[in-house]
Amino acid sequence: MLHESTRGEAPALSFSDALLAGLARDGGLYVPKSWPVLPQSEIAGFAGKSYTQVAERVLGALTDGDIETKALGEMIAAAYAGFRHPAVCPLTQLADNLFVLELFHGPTLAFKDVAMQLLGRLMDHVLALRGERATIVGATSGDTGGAAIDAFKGLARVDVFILYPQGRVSDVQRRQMTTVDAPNVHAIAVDGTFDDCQNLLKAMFNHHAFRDEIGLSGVNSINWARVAAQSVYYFTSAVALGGPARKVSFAVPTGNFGDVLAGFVAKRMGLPIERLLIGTNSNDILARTLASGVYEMRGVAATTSPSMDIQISSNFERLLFEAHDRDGAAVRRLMQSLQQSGRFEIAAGPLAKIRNEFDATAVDEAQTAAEIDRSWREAGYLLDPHTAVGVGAARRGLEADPATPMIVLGTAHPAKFPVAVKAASGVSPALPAHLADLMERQERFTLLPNDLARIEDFVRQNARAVRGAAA
Ligand SMILES: Cc1ncc(COP(=O)(O)O)c(C=O)c1O
Ligand SMILES: N[C@@H](CCOP(=O)(O)O)C(=O)O
Repeated sequence: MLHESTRGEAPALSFSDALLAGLARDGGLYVPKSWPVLPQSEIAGFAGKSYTQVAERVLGALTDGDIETKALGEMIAAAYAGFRHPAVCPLTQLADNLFVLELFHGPTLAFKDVAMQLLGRLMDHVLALRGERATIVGATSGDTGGAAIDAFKGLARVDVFILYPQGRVSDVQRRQMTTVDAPNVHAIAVDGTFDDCQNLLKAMFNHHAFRDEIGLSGVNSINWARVAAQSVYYFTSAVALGGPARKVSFAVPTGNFGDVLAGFVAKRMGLPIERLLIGTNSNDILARTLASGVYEMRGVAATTSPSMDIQISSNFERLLFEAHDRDGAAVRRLMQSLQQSGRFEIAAGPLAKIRNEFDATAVDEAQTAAEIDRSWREAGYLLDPHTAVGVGAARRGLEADPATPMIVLGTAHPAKFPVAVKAASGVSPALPAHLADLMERQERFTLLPNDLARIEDFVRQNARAVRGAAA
C-alpha cells in the first residue's frame, strides 16, 4: 500500500519510507492511499484477545506486508512488555456510561508511549535492514519529548534532538527529557512556545538540503506511523464495551489532533464509532473552528494542561484532506492562507462532513479543576488535567446522548502534573517507583533562541547520522 501527501505534490511512499520521511517533501502529511477495512466478524473476534494480538491485526492491515509479519509481531510484543498494566491500555468506569481508557501505563506515563515504544523499534528495524542512520528532531509541548527520548535512547543508528518550550512544560515532563544520560539524546529548551518549536521543526523538514544532509526523521504525530499505532486502542476499548455490535463514542483531549485522528482512522477501518468529541483547553482553536468554519490563530495561553497549549494543530490537515475528497491542491491553498494570514475558511461542504463525525468543546481552567475535584470526590479517581478536559467534554456529550457509552482517552498519569492536581483535589499523586528519584537526577539541556539557523547548526554539530552511511 502506498501513502500520499495531503498536499498532493510529494512522491507516494511505502509504509517504511513514510516512517523514515516523517513530513512529506511538499510540507504535507502522509496518509494511506486507501483505508483497509476489517470485516465486522473480525472486529467482533477481538473480544477476549490481548492488546498485542489486536495490534498485530490492526497494524498488519495498515502496514500491508511492508513490515514482515513475524518481525512486526515481535516488535509489538517487545514494545508493550514493559507496560505496568497487563491489559496495556485498561478501561476504568467513572460513572454511568462514562469510561476512562488509561493510556499512561508506559515508561513516561503518557499516551505517547503506546506509539513511541513501537516506533523506536520500527525505525531501528527499518534502518538496520537498510544499513542507514537517521537524525530525529522532535517538537514537544511536554509529553512527546520524554516518550521519544525513552524510546530512542542508546540506539546506535539514531540521534534524537527534542525542542521544548522553555518554562512551559511541567517539572516532571522537563526532567523526563533532561535527565536521560545517553550520548544520542539532546534536549533543547527553546525560548518560545510549542508552536514555535513545531514551526522550527517543519522549517527543518522543508529545508531540503539540511534534511538530506542529516537524514532527518520525525516522531511527532506528523509521522503517519504514530497515528497508525494509536488507532489500536480504539479497537480494544470499543470491543471491551460490546463493539462492534454496540456503538461507542470517544472524547479525546486534543492539541495536535493526532490522537483523535487515530479514532477517525479506526472508524474508517470499520470500527462503529458514534461520535468523536474533541476536547480542547482554553486554547480553543478547534472548538471555534468547528463552530464557525474559520480556523483562526490567536495567542497561546499557558494552562494547567500544557501539552495542549497549541494553536497549530498539525493533524487537522489530514482531516481536511479527507473532507476535501483528497484534493491536495485545496489543502495547499488552506495551508498557504494559514501561513500568510494566520487563518483559513473551510467551505460549507467539507465543514458539514467534519461536523457529521466530530463535535468539539472547550473546557476552561475552572472547569478542568472542577472535573479533577469531582472525579476524585465521586469516584475516588484522580484525573490528570488533560484527561480532565476530556472528561469535561465527555459529560457534555453524554447530556446530548446518554445512551451511548462514552470513552475518554486518559492521556497522562496525574503524577506528571502534581501541582495542578493537588490544587484541584487536595491530593498529591505519587510518581511510580521507576521515577521516584526523578527530582534528584542531574539535568542536561541546551538553551537556544527561537532561531532556525542556530538550531540547525546545533543539530549539525551534534548529529552523527548521515542518511546512506552504514550504521
Ligand atoms: C497528556 C496529553 N493529552 C493530550 C494531548 C493532545 O494529543 P494530540 O496532540 O494528539 O491531540 C497531548 C499532546 O499531544 C498530551 O501530552
Ligand atoms: N502534546 C504534544 C505535542 C506534540 O504532539 P505530537 O503528538 O504531534 O507529537 C506533546 O506532548 O509534545
